[in-house]
Amino acid sequence: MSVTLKAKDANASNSTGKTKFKISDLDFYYGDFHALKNLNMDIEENIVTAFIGPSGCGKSTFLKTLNRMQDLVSYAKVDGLISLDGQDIYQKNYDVNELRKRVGMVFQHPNPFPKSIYDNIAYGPRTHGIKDSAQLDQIVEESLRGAAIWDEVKDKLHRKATDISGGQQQRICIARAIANGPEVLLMDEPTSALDPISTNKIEDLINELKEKYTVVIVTHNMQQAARISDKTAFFLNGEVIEFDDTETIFSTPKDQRTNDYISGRFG
Ligand SMILES: Nc1ncnc2c1ncn2[C@@H]1O[C@H](COP(=O)(O)OP(=O)(O)OP(=O)(O)O)[C@@H](O)[C@H]1O
Repeated sequence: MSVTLKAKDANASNSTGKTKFKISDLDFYYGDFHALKNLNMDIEENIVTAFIGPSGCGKSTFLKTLNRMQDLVSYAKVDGLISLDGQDIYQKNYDVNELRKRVGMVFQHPNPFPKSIYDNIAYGPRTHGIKDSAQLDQIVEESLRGAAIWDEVKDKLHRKATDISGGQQQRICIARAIANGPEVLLMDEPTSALDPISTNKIEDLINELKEKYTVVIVTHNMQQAARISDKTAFFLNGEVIEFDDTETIFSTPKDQRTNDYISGRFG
């Protein structure tokens, strides 16, 4: 397979140059299985960072360490340091609910609650104590606008969120994440279950989202990584083999293994 990739225009980046997440000497274990090996990475604010690599190389595991989703896995163990705006997110007494509010997540398969579109978006703000209906109305509208789906659903806010198309459901899930006022959006293959038109819409949206949010995305689609990300990390067997500007990764990678992967020689 030969892949022609056009990396995005580097000037389109609105990087502040500030580090949002700093990852130092990170190891991650599922029981005895060493899933992430000595990862070091700075994830910059307000850009899109993509994780690519063959199946099972640790991309999702790493993504989930960034908002402590793995806390739910009893036999998982994390060593090393992950700091968000300079604060160790694994330190004792770190408020995990606050972390998940700041670091939202969108999954591979759209997973709206079996509730109305309105209630899906208002859910987070309500659980964080917002009760005023005018304020909730405003958050719902702003979040749906932020996820580029307001015009499509404004007349059916009380319809079940599961009764709309998959692409629309995924944008509802993005709006639901936005409603919590996050600083970072983690996206785990957010378009892999979607048709090309919906995928296009989500990609355009991601380009807009980075104006306000730091976006980290796992994708199997290398063209997608090249189109939408500013930086790309290539993972293999739990290690980061290469992490650089997306343009460099796809045009002049330094490691032969990265070159082999992006040119379709394995994975
Ligand atoms: N809950 C778990 N318990 C035990 N092992 C797991 C668990 N989740 C993932 N793994 C293993 O950890 C390794 C990394 O998995 P991970 O899902 O992070 O890879 P990935 O690169 O995201 O893969 P894919 O692209 O297929 O989603 C794999 O070998 C996987 O089988």
